[in-house]
Amino acid sequence: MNRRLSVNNDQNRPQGIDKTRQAVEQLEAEREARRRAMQNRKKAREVAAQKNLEKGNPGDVDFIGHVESWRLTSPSPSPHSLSSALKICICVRKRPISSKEIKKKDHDSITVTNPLVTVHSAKLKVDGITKYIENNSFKFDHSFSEFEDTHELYKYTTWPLVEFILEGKGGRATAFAYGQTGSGKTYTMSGIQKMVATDIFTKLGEEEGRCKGSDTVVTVSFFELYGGRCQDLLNERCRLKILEDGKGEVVVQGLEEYQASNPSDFLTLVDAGNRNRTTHATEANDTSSRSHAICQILLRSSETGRLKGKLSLVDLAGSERGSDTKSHNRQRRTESSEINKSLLALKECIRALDSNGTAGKAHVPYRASKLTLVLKDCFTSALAKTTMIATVSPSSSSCDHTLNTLRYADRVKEKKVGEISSAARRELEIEDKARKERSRLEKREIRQQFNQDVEDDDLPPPPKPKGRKSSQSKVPYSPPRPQSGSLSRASSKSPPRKERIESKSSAPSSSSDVDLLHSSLQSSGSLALSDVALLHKTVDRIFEEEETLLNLHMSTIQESAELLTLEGKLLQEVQGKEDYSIDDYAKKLEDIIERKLGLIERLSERLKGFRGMLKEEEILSQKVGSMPSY
Ligand SMILES: Nc1ncnc2c1ncn2[C@@H]1O[C@H](COP(=O)(O)OP(=O)(O)OP(=O)(O)O)[C@@H](O)[C@H]1O
Repeated sequence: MNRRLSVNNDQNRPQGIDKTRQAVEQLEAEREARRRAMQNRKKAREVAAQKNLEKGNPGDVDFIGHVESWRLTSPSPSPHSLSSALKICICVRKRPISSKEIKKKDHDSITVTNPLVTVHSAKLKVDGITKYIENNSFKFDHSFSEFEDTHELYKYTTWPLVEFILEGKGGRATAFAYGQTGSGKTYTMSGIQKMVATDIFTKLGEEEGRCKGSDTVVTVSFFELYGGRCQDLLNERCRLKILEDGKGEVVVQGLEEYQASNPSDFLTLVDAGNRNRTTHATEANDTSSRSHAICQILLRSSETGRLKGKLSLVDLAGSERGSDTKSHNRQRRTESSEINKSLLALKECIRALDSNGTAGKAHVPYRASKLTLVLKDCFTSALAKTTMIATVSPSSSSCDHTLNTLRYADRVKEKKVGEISSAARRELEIEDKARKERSRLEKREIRQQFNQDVEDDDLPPPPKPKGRKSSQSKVPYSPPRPQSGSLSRASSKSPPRKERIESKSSAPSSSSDVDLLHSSLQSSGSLALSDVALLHKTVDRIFEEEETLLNLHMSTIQESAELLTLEGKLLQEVQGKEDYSIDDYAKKLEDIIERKLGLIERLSERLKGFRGMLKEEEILSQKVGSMPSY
């Protein structure tokens, strides 16, 4: 039996060896093929990287490859068409990639195929090695690529607004530039300002030719909202007050209007205003604008001063996410909080404007921020048109910001043309649900904000209308008073250089309030949107209180100086006389010391309260920090 078995084994062995050898050879061949394929891929990557480098694009070759393959199958852009009938026009502009971004090996991750904009976010699979891109597409009224110049953008987005105000029916037109810091808002707005200058005067010139003299006067005002302050950019950054008159008209008290008789006058004014803006260097931009700049072009009847049309060009402050502000100092944080609050309010006001006329009159929460308050007539006028230009950076490292910008712009319009996710429909549904929830929470926050603003509004009771009051719209136009050159002021009313602002806010919170707040935040543990509203409110109070504290400090110094003089005189009197009343001297000195102590006490109380508010802001911003605020 054993023998037979061994004979059988002997017969089988050569066959088994062959099979194994064949299998080994097969494996080796496959491995070799894989090795060759890998080498080919490596070579191809090197060639692609070299080509990218020659094109000035040193970014990640795999991601760039994915984006390029996606672009091969993307639809071609549709030609732009003039849409003068649009009440609200939302568009996106992509700027070219900058040399700074190229140096950082960023790659272009945005594709614009009008009217679509697609963001290609670079991702890694769970294995941590395999690279892929996630594509999110959005549709707008227009989208402009890096190859389209400002003229092209102007023609389809702002020219309809210029035409609208030139009709002379009192139309209010507004163009906003919105976007992440460094994405091209100021670049776009300054280009638009130049084109507006030329077109308005050309059109008025034509009218003049036709009608033998145009009765329209062009005036310009330019102001900024920075933090809680409103400042005239054409009048030495003079502080301005925003007031609401008896008729519910919002007036920027003290704002100067200057007449421009030709494009050159106009641009001189606008350039001066742009130079006076508040800027700071940020990661993304060496001269980041931290204020909302509002350049208003008013067409008035030269005879009656009636407002025939108003165009507001608004260069919004750079938007940043809450998380970016974490590492910032308090000033940057409070700036960002104010910016977020106003952008949130702006979105709601434009949405309300959009829904007016379609679903009845919607409530316009224009009092939720100073930005929306000063632009009230743009949201509430029956004759209003708005354009929003969302600017985006193409760099891959800005993808999250870009998505935020596009989502904001998408939500601004009530009847969205919409975001079309290329991912599964399920994702779309989830996104839609989240959007509705966000919108619900935002509306709630706006309501809360609005209610609080109404409760402790700092506006004085509406004044009784009596004759001329301010340089804004209801003022009859007064003939221009010649100034230097051909520019002249349209308003002769000069605001006081330094206005003492009386804060009507509640007394500054004590440190026990802060401790209470601290413990309640700690105990609640959860992040509520009301924290965001509370933070915004605290920041508002800080702005107001800062002003009051500075004024108080100033008056304390003045009063102390007066007391010092009084003290000196008292000493002189005493030293100069041989026969003096020591009782009288002691009484007078006591009186001086008491007044000094009173001054110090008053200042130190105010300071204590102010520091309490700062602490409050710090606690709240830590709590809110990681949450996107709008
Ligand atoms: N379409 C464009 N074409 C060429 N360069 C552009 C374009 N848009 C922006 N830039 C350049 O990008 C840089 C940043 O632009 P800009 O200052 O306009 O950004 P911003 O959005 O206004 O930033 P911030 O909010 O910080 O003020 C500038 O150097 C500008 O010249």
